[in-house]
Amino acid sequence: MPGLNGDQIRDRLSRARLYLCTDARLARGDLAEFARAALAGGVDIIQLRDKTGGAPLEASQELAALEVLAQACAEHDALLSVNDRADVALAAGADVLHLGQDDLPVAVARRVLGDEPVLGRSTHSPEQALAAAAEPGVDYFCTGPCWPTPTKPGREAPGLDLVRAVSRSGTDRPWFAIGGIDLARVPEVLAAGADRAVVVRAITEAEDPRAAAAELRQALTAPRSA
Ligand SMILES: Cc1ncc(COP(=O)(O)OP(=O)(O)O)c(N)n1
Ligand SMILES: Cc1nc(C(=O)O)sc1CCOP(=O)(O)O
Ligand SMILES: [Mg+2]
Repeated sequence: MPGLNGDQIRDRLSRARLYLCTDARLARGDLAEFARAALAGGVDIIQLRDKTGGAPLEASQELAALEVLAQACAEHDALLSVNDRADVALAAGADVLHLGQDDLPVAVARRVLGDEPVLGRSTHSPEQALAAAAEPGVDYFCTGPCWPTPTKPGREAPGLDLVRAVSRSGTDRPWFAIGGIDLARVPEVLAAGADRAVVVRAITEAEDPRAAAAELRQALTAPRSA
């Protein structure tokens, strides 16, 4: 199955609203079913982010999980994202590599991946966000955590002030709010100026992942009152 080219990936990124990070669901053994449900509900980008075992997944497990996600993404015209590892992103033919402040430098990741996959950056302060908005080779960035979250323990939350600051900056680079976001909080996130969000528990812990994704997407794309 031929992959998307860089223009096609960037076009989909520009239209993306809902980004899901999921673990490999090894204990439940339902990754394929879960991913198809979340994507059918309206997730635009799905990232394999498995930090559940206290150690990274074995490479073979990570690639196997990414194959499952790649198939589900292809069926739903969604983007496949890899966390942290440029070599794994290359091996999996991923559309997206996400890098945090302590991960590979963007220029190094670009050397491994070339120009086609998109690169994202995590940011936790206005300074980091503005730097990511201007950094060559970065296609999107995330700002957070909006609220303290058990999914990223120990990460201090800059809160919605950071979202407001990025919104005021008027950057034209796509950016997502992240951290502690659920359906009830989407209106506050939108009011702060974001129109894209990344979630983990709001879908991974939902009884009905398809419904959870559909509600989040609808809330993120609902017309806003002036
Ligand atoms: C889409 C997205 N946004 C933020 C993160 C967090 O990245 P990072 O700060 O490197 O932390 P880890 O996820 O690697 O623990 C992400 N993974 N994806
Ligand atoms: C993986 C991650 N990165 C963050 C950041 O601020 O960069 S917050 C976060 C966890 C988000 O999980 P949940 O939706 O369950 O709160
Ligand atoms: Mg990281």
